[in-house]
Amino acid sequence: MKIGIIREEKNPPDSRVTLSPRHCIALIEQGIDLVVQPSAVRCFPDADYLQNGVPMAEDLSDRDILIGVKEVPIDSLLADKTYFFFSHTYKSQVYNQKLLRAIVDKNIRLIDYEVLTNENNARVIAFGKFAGMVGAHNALWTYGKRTAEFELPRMKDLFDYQAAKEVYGKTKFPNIKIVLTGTGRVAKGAAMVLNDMGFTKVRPIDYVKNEFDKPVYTQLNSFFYAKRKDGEVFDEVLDFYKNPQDYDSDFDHFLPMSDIMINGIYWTNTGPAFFTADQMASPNFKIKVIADVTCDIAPVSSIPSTLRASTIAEPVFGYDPKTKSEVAAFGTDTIDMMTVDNLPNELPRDASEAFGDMFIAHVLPELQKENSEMLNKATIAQNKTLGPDFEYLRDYLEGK
Ligand SMILES: NC(=O)c1ccc[n+]([C@@H]2O[C@H](COP(=O)([O-])OP(=O)(O)OC[C@H]3O[C@@H](n4cnc5c(N)ncnc54)[C@H](O)[C@@H]3O)[C@@H](O)[C@H]2O)c1
Repeated sequence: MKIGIIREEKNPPDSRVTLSPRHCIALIEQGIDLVVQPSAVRCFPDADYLQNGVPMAEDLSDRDILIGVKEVPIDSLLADKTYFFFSHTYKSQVYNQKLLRAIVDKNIRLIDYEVLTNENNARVIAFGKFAGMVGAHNALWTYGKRTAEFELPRMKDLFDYQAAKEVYGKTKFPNIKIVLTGTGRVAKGAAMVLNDMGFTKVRPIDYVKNEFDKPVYTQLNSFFYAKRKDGEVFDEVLDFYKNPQDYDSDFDHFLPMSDIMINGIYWTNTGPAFFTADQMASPNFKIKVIADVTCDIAPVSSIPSTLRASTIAEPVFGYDPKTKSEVAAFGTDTIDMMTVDNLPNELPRDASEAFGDMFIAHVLPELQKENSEMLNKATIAQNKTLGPDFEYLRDYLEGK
């Protein structure tokens, strides 16, 4: 097995990598044949690999397995190889149809991290925690810039999360109230950052009823933001996940006292939005900053003002609830929207270290097997056709 770590070539550039120098050293010590392609944008400079004896090569044509993070440009795809990356094809994403076509035509085996799951159907490689961490940081960065009550550096400009924690220790956050939605990876990452910032977590009921003389947040699971349309008691979360169309939003309790909302749920297209655009224009709506990590784009979205995804370079846009349209960021009567859709890339060192740990723990042992059920289930393309579990992409592949 000859492994190649490829350079990220997608634009805007992603500085994450699947295996850090630390991981490469460990694998080479185990006798694994591994080569890294040089990169000018990777968060670990080439020198960090070379100084540790990790071989680098521009030409990876002698490798069997090529490992990257984001989509590989079609012209860079090497025929007859096995590739691992986030291809963003399994939901028939229009913008990557040609990429999947090229993968099939070039006889590539494509294994996509997003569909790599264990026997309990849980994903084995995911970046949600880092998206939540950066999402929470950016929410506070936005609030600080808007109010000038405190200042934070951008996460992307800090060396790593440890450096961010040092900044939090020196920052005095005002007595604001934050509502965080979700209980999964994103929400856990966001909660961790809020805790490190010194926010106190309070129960939803206390958050709604009480005033606090310190910064607080509350974290909502679906029971707190949704209710059954038929008026029956909502007591079965799996029913909500399966039949979201039978539920309405129950989020309005949190509108009059929240300064910031951080959205970290997974949202299905038929689920209720938290609030309507009309509600956002009402005097009852006090939220000033929305960090929508979930980031589904309106009108098919859980937040009606997520008009578009923003970028790491320009992370915030303003939303005027009166005109329901985009305006300049950091205004006084408008709402600031932080809708970056590649948040983990602002924390590339930490995200890459975690990525490599997950890859080595869960994927490498599968690669060493003769025939891996996990890898077979995540194979989107192979032998010039679709993988058995991805036949549903046939029309998409054929461009129909
Ligand atoms: N903006 C970014 O850069 C970025 C990066 C990573 C993930 N995301 C997005 O964040 C969202 C959450 O990701 P995650 O990794 O935390 O997911 P997760 O599966 O770990 O957690 C999702 C949570 O959403 C809630 N939920 C509500 N309805 C649900 C349903 N029908 N099915 C499952 N969960 C439901 C639950 O609280 C659950 O714990 C996803 O939409 C993901 O695409 C965004």
